[in-house]
Amino acid sequence: MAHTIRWGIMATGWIANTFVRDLLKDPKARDASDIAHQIVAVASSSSKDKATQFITTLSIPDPCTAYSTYEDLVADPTVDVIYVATPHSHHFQNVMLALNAGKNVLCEKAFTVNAAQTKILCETAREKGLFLMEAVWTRYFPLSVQVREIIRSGEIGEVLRTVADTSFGDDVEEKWGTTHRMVNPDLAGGALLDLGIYSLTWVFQTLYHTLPKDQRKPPTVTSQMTPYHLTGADESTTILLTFPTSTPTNTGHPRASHGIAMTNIRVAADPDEQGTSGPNIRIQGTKGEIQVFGNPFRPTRYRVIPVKGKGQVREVECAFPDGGHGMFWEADEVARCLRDGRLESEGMPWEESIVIMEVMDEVRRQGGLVYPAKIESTEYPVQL
Ligand SMILES: NC(=O)C1=CN([C@@H]2O[C@H](COP(=O)(O)OP(=O)(O)OC[C@H]3O[C@@H](n4cnc5c(N)ncnc54)[C@H](OP(=O)(O)O)[C@@H]3O)[C@@H](O)[C@H]2O)C=CC1
Ligand SMILES: O=C1OC[C@@H](O)[C@H](O)[C@H]1O
Repeated sequence: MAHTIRWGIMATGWIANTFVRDLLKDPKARDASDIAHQIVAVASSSSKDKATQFITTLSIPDPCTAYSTYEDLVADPTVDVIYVATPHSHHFQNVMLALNAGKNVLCEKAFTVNAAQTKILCETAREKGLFLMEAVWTRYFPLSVQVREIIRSGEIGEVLRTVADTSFGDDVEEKWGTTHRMVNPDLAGGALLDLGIYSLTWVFQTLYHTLPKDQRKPPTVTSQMTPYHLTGADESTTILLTFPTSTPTNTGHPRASHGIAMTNIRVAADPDEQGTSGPNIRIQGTKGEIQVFGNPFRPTRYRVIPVKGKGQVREVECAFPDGGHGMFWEADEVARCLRDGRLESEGMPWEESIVIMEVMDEVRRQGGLVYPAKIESTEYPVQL
């Protein structure tokens, strides 16, 4: 018997639309017959009409209630879990609203504007016994799970370097202007929080998450940021992360692994989107390398290359069942966590979300990117 969870959708923008399309796909198409999803409520802070329109356009089955406020949504007793799909600037306030109403939460990336806010959210969820997860969907792709398994199996040896690039070659002025959330500091915009987080996801998945818990140590960080001349949010950020490893060396110096996380919205990592320029992610170990192709947030295939003479190169494609975008895998994880009474997901633990937010805080400090005090605030409630 499938365990069904009932979703409430907070906001009706681009990603809410994509997420709901995936929720509506039949889980059996992806061999998930143990869980099921129902969308029972949608709220738009713009108007009830916008929420109704969203329900109609996406053909969400009855019963599904449209609300004109997020407060009404979180008060709905039929909702098990809220999906927060607002801009980064609003996540802290929106998640606090939901947790205080006793709701479980899946919140879009970047989790919050800063690490202090993330810590408060995790502490609040723990105190209230509620489930909370940062929606880093890529971690739940079968491709990501397989790559982590390959690393843990030792097939590519000790992983000492990961290079990841999440970069779009946009005409920034033309495409994003000054007010879009991508570049607007009032909405915690900029390449780092929006896209750089995926490069960091690959660095952390491969150099941190794959280690036993007691060996996971936060990295030191050196970075450079280029501000977008029209708003001051970053259009380009490059980060060098140095993770201590437990491997002894004969020089007496501790060996370190390095992550290089890049993001840029003016030059593209993969200009023709065919992988002609090579993989966007390279995971380099002492016995071989894994190369990952496609956007780092939605990878499409990987290649394992053993060191010379030590085996065959193999290539694996990632299928997207039922024409889905790939967000259903993280939704399935939420359903299983709720079914099993877990407050956090093993794939994206609170502790790791906090460490990644701390890295982004440090990168912003080094780059001089300061957001308005109102959205950096750890006070709740604050009217944004
Ligand atoms: N996982 C992924 O692949 C992706 C994740 N994202 C993440 O999802 C979140 C939302 O992004 P996206 O959907 O692209 O953004 P959109 O601008 O398309 O939608 C955001 C929605 O948030 C609501 N909202 C509430 N307050 C504000 C405000 N002050 N300004 C603007 N919108 C507001 C609005 O919905 P309403 O009027 O209905 O209340 C709006 O439609 C971000 O955290 C982003 O990083 C985005 C794209 C892809
Ligand atoms: O999370 C994301 O992934 C896809 C991108 O297009 C989008 O800007 C970003 O928010």
